[in-house]
Amino acid sequence: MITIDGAQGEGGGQILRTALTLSMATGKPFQIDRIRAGRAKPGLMRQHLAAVRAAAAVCGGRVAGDEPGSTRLRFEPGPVRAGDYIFAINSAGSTALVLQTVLLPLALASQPSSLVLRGGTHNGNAPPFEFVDRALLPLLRRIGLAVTAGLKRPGFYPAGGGQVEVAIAPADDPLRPLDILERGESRGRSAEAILANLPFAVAQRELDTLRAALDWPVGAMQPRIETQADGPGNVLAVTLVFEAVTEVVTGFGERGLAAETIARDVAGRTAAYLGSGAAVGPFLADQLLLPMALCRGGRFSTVQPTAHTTTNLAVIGAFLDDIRFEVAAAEEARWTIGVSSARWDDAPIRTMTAAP
Ligand SMILES: Nc1ncnc2c1ncn2[C@@H]1O[C@H](COP(=O)(O)OP(=O)(O)OP(=O)(O)O)[C@@H](O)[C@H]1O
Repeated sequence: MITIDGAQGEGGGQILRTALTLSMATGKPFQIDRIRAGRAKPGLMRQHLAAVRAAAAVCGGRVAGDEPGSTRLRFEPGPVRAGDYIFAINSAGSTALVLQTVLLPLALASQPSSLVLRGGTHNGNAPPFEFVDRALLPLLRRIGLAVTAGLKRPGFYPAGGGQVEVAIAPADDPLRPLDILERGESRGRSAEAILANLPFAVAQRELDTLRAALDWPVGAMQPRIETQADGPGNVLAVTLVFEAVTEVVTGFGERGLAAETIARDVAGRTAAYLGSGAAVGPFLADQLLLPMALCRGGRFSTVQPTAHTTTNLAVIGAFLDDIRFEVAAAEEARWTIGVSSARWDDAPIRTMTAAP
């Protein structure tokens, strides 16, 4: 039984989700203690329980300790079952974080799957839909994982009510390593102020501040009004398209936070990414490690690794002892991370698939 310390490194929900994914993909059971010890309110919140339940549903797993507030959980996976799943993640829980948990085992299965995810599609501290769709999934497809996603309805915190639909086909065989040391040439840049049930002036102020800070042309900045959302919501999203990678930098509106403050923060993080010369930004870096470790590895350049990234490396190492990570500082703001394994001389991991 693998034992994971939920207090290590970042000490948040990512440790649990990474362990669930690896457990499903490898068939190895695990126990996690001190869940989310690094957070003000430790233990399982509804968001994390939703990920546990989705994982258990996908592999017929046996779970102990899956109660709200629990700080210890045991998970015994069964064989991954491709199929059609609907996951309703309480009101505004992040659909992207549940997707993150179950995506790889299903994408490595030998039968197709479809997912309907209901909840939040644009949550703070989680990947917003545009990031998943434009930044993450194209790189997974480059590895050979056949995954596409569509936003049917946006869901913002706290009203939620959004819907994302995901189609998963069997992966390419063989899978391919990911190699993105360089971004390549710029192919486009744009900014959207996404707005639901809020005054139009919010979008205008965000785009005006962003334009001034980044010195971009007016045509690259657009408001996007969402009329279908249940409640108010605002996200400022910058999309940077390069030959080898697309990055999406986002800021989330919240009550009491000025539109100008959000825009200055997004402009600052956009400039930091552009100035680093790295191909992969801080969030994409932590999210690429699992697919690379479970598929065919590779390497990428990135900004200084975050606690999420270093913690993910440690949790992956606990399940896959053949994986080698090489983390090196190439320049002050530009690092490289390499993922390799002698196992790939034989065959990549394929999850076992029973009938749906
Ligand atoms: N703006 C963003 N764009 C893309 N990805 C993001 C963004 N913000 C956060 N993420 C991703 O969301 C995940 C958040 O993990 P984290 O452990 O902080 O979340 P959590 O489950 O909500 O847990 P906790 O409540 O314990 O913090 C990470 O994979 C991170 O890369």
